[in-house]
Amino acid sequence: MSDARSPAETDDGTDAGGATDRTTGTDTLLEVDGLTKHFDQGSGFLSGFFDSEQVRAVEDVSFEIREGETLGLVGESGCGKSTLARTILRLLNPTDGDVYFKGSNLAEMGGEELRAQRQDMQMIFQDPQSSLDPRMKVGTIVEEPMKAHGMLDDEGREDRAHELLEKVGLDPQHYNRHPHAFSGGQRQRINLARALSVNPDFIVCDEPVSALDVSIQAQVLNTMNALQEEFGLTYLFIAHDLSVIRYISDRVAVMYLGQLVELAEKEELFENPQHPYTRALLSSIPVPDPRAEGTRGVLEGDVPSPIDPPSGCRFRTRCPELIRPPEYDLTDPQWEAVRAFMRAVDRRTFEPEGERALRHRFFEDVSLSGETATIVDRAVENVLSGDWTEANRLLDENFAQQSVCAQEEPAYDIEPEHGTGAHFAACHLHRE
Ligand SMILES: Nc1ncnc2c1ncn2[C@@H]1O[C@H](COP(=O)(O)OP(=O)(O)OP(=O)(O)O)[C@@H](O)[C@H]1O
Repeated sequence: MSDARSPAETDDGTDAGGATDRTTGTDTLLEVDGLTKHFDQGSGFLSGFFDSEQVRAVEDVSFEIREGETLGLVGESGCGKSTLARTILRLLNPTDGDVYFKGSNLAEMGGEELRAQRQDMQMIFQDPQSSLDPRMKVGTIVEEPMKAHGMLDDEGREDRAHELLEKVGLDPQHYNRHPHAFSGGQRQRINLARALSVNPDFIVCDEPVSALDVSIQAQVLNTMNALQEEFGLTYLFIAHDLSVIRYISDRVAVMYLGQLVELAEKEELFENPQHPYTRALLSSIPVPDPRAEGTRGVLEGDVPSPIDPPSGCRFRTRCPELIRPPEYDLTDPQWEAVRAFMRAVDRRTFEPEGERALRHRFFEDVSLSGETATIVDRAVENVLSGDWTEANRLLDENFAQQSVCAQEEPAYDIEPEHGTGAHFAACHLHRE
């Protein structure tokens, strides 16, 4: 979905009002504190004899969700959004950290207590097809969670299922149909009715509209907004599509390689992004104004492995704004040139066609001296002799590793330009 065709505009005329218009409570419903989830990844038959590798899918994540708000969670595929959501709900056991829901620590709850608490916390998933049992009738699907939590008698559950089908925009007469008779959007509405059946306060929505057509997305999002208002729901809404996030969220959290890199109120995040990763993500939305082109960073390179994430700021290996190491006395243009060379060597994005061409390509406008020149000269020699690995190691060790970005984990509170809410950015550009 492009920004130009936001859900508000593509809807069939029944705009339920964007999240901005909603009055949001200020009480905390959920508090996530230092939440961490690592997965063991066995490496072959010897894994039983050695410590297996750990996939560090979620690392030290902290934030709050207020009653009645929608917190959007965005980030590239594989950055840990689903793992974070499942760990919050204790569908996965956390490796470390706490999750307070209405003041009680879910991370410490066991068996029956957790099961009872789950009634208040529901989840809907991306693929409405696979999350609905094709053999069950819609009515039974909606009634199932009520049954599991011992809510109402048979008649009461049936009445409630009819009522909820209507609330989510389906025909209550469809109570006896099977899921295959419904479209993708309708199936997601069945999921909504099922989640709502146990009267939850909190719903985690994991990419709930990603599999739907744009026009259908808009309608489902509008229904979700209307249901939120009617039932006083709080949403954690996961999506990789920024225009969906922009439409539905009150505040937005941006995740990269298992960590939160930025969190702010929606307008502040979209109008005043302070993390280079957020800026790069935003630049991937088509911009109607061509003058805006080139003013934001472009996302280059692959996401590193969560088995061995970069030290300090995890985004630093792709960051166009890596901070210069203090021990080198470099001007902005000099550091810019060295940084561009480092990134190109790391990604092997050029053909080494001789020293002259290489220097012309990266260092035409700057002359280097002292230790910087010595290191760069050695790296150039290595590239020309085909030893990219050694060139990369030299540059990484002497420049990247010496940057504050590699040495300290960033976490800064910033004065917002829009609104009064807190603005968190995990980027050392904001250090004093
Ligand atoms: N059970 C598991 N065992 C090992 N690694 C896992 C497991 N589940 C997830 N991971 C890894 O954890 C990381 C985070 O995955 P996760 O599915 O949470 O990301 P995501 O942001 O939700 O991605 P997507 O949008 O593609 O669903 C990935 O590297 C993934 O491969």
